[in-house]
Amino acid sequence: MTTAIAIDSLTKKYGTKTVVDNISFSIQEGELFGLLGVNGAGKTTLIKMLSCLIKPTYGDATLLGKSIAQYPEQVRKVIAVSPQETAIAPNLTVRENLELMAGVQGLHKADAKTKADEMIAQFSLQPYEYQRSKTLSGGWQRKLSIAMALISEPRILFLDEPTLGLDILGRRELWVLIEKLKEKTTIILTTHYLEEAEALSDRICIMKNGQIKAIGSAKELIETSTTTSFEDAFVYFVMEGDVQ
Ligand SMILES: Nc1ncnc2c1ncn2[C@@H]1O[C@H](COP(=O)(O)OP(=O)(O)OP(=O)(O)O)[C@@H](O)[C@H]1O
Repeated sequence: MTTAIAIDSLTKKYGTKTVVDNISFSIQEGELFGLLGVNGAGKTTLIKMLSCLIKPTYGDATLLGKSIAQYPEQVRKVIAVSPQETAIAPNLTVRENLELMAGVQGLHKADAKTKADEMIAQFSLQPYEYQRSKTLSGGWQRKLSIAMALISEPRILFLDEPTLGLDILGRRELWVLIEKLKEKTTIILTTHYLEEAEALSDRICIMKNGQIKAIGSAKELIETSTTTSFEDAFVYFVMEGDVQ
């Protein structure tokens, strides 16, 4: 297996506060890696460093062999981020949003149209193709947002809370879609829905106060914590060391 992401002593400080604290681990190509933690654990800060939005204070990470500290431009070429807040233009139609994004990626008009056709088919967006994006339901907006992130054919995709606020049916639909992206794309998924991390992730990292509390498959984390459910395992790891 090839390493997609190798993180080495990555640290972020804001003033005297250490928000990501000397983290090291690797993610394999084709892996779906879940990042969990309570609010303020440092997940978003870690994702922002890996996607070259902010610089580390210390340490480094290589994405497909490229250092985020030395070659952020090259790293940006192989990744895409589907942020919590959707990146869609509300007054444009679904097709216009896709074609606009393809244009931003440097595709000419005809290629942009072909790419939009491809994404519309892949994400079953045909019924909404000519509908203004702001009139779509939350679930369809999320799908469009992920489709837009995939236009650049990233080898690494960061999905930040992809199903936030969706009902269970909308969430399940997105799970099926995310499952299909696995293998071809390495995915780093942050979520607060434990059942989502458990259902989708090959491995899960639980963070707290900027540090890693546990890494492993959901099954391994349940076994290590000698609990019987993933929720109990999560609680065990985030409470570990706290005075009860
Ligand atoms: N620009 C900043 N300046 C100062 N502190 C910051 C900054 N950005 C984040 N922090 C702090 O870093 C800590 C980690 O924040 P981060 O957003 O990475 O956590 P998170 O795990 O993503 O939380 P959530 O689940 O709530 O999104 C928090 O205490 C936050 O207040």
